[in-house]
Amino acid sequence: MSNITVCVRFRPLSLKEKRVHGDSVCIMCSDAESFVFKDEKEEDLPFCFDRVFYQDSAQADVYEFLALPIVQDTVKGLNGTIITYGQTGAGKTYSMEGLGILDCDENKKGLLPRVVDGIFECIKSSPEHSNCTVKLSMVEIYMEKVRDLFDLSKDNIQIKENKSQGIMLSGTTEMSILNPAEALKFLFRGISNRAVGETQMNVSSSRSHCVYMFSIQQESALDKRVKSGKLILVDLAGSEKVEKTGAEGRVLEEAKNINKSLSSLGNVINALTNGRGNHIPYRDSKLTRILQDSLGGNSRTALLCCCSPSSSNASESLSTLRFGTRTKLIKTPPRTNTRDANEGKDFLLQVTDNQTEGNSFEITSNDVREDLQVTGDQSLIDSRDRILTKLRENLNEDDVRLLEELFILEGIFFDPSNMEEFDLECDDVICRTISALEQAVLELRDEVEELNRENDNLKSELAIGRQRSLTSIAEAKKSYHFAWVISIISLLNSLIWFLSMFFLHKHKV
Ligand SMILES: Nc1ncnc2c1ncn2[C@@H]1O[C@H](COP(=O)(O)OP(=O)(O)OP(=O)(O)O)[C@@H](O)[C@H]1O
Repeated sequence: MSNITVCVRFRPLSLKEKRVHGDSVCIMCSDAESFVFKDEKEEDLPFCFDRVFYQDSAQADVYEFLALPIVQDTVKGLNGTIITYGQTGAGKTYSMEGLGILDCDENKKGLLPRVVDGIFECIKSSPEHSNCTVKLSMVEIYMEKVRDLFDLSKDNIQIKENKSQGIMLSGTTEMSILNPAEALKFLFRGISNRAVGETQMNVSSSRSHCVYMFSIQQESALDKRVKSGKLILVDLAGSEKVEKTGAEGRVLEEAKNINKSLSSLGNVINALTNGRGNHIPYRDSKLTRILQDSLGGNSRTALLCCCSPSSSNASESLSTLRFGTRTKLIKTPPRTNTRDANEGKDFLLQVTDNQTEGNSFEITSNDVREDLQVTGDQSLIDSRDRILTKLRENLNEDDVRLLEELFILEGIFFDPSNMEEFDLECDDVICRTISALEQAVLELRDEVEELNRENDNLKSELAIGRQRSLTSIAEAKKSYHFAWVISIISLLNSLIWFLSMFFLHKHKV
C-alpha cells in the first residue's frame, strides 16, 4: 500500500500582496517537511507533509521529488497522476507549465516540459524502447463540460468506464508524439485553447480544470506482452471566495462551477478517508469522475498544494493545507498494466473508436448481475423491480421518468450493447442513475448480508433445536422402556400373588 504523495509549495509574495499588505507572511519554516502556520486568529498550527517547497524553491526540485518517480513508474506500466491544487493565483499553472510552455529559461521550466523530457529519457534507457508509442490528449473541464483542447468541436466529451482500462474519455483526439520538441508543440496548441480570464487575484487565471493525458505503451520483444501506463497531469482551476474577489457575470458563473467541482473533490476525499467503506460520490462531478482511478484505484498519485505565503490569504491557504492533510490519508495500491500484445491492440482501437462507447457500462451491469445472482427470467424481473424501487428513492422524478423512457419500459436491463441508442445529452441522467444504482447495489448487498446473517442464526438455532429434540426422543425412549420393565415386573408380581392365593386356597392353608 502506498500513500498519495502530498507536497506543499509556497510561491514568493506577489507585488500586489507586498504593496497592499506588506511583507507579513503566515508561515514559519521548520524543516523540509514541516512548518508552523499562523492562522487569522494568530494561532500557531503545525503542519507536516512529504515535502514543503518554500518561496525560493527551484522548479527542478519540485519535479525531481514529486514527478520523476511517477514518470519512471509510468514507463514501467503503472498509472500515475500529478495534481496541482490551490487558491486562484497560488502558483498551480506556474508549477505545471513554468512561465510559458515554450519558455526557454531552463530554471523556470515547469513540471510538464520536464515530464515530457523524463518520459523520453526513461523510454531510451528501457530495454524494450524500440516498440514504444507515446500519445498525448488534452481536455479541459469548463462549466461542467469536458472539451477536447485539440479539437474544439468536441465540446462535450463523455467519460466512460471500462473494466480493464478504467476511466476513459471517449473519442478524445490523441496525438502521437515522437520526441519532446513535438510534445511541446502540441502542448502549446492545447494550452492556447484553454479558457483563461482575468480575476482580481490573477491577471491570467485558468477558468477550467486542465487535464493532460500521456499514454505510454511498450511491447516486449521477448514475450510480446504489452505494458501500458497512463500519466495524467491535472492543473485545477483555483478556488476563490467570490465575495472577496468581487466576481460578477460570467466570471461569477465560472467561479461557482469551479467551487462546486472542487467541493465534490473534497467530498470524494472525505468519503475515501472516513474509514466507513461507504459509497464514494465520484459521479457528482466531471472532475471527480475523471480522477476516480487516481484517487481510489489503480494509480500512483502526487498532489501539489500551492499556497500564497501572505497573511492576507491565510484563510484560503489554511483550507488548501487542510485539503492536503486529508488527502494524505488516502491509500492507493498501484498495479502494473500488462496484457497480451493482441489485447493491447484492442485497447488502442477502443480508445479511438466511438462505436465501443457501450463498454463503459459493462462494470455496472455485470456487477449488478453478479451481486444479485440473477439467473432466470423471473428473478431478473424481480431484481430489476427491486432496483427500480431503490432508484426511485435516490433519484428525482424527472430522472426516473426519463430513465423509464430510456430503457426500463423498453425492457432493456442495462445491456451494454443497447447503450448506443441513448441520446448523449442524457449522459448526466445516466451518470446519476448509475451512481444511484451503485448505491442501490450497496444497499441490496447490505440487505443480502443481513439476510445471510439471519439465515446463519436460524440455522444454528435449528441445529440446537434438533439436538434438543434428539436428546428428548432418546430420553422418552428410555422412559418408555423403563415403563415396560416396570409393567412387566408389576404383572409378574400380580401373577405370583395370584398363584400364591390359588395355592393357599387349594390346600386350605
Ligand atoms: N513559485 C513561483 N515563483 C515565481 N512566481 C510564481 C511562482 N508561483 C506563481 N508565480 C507567479 O504568480 C502568478 C500566479 O500564478 P499562477 O498563474 O500559476 O496561479 P494559479 O494558481 O494557476 O492561478 P489560477 O487558479 O487563477 O489559474 C503568476 O504571475 C506566476 O508567474
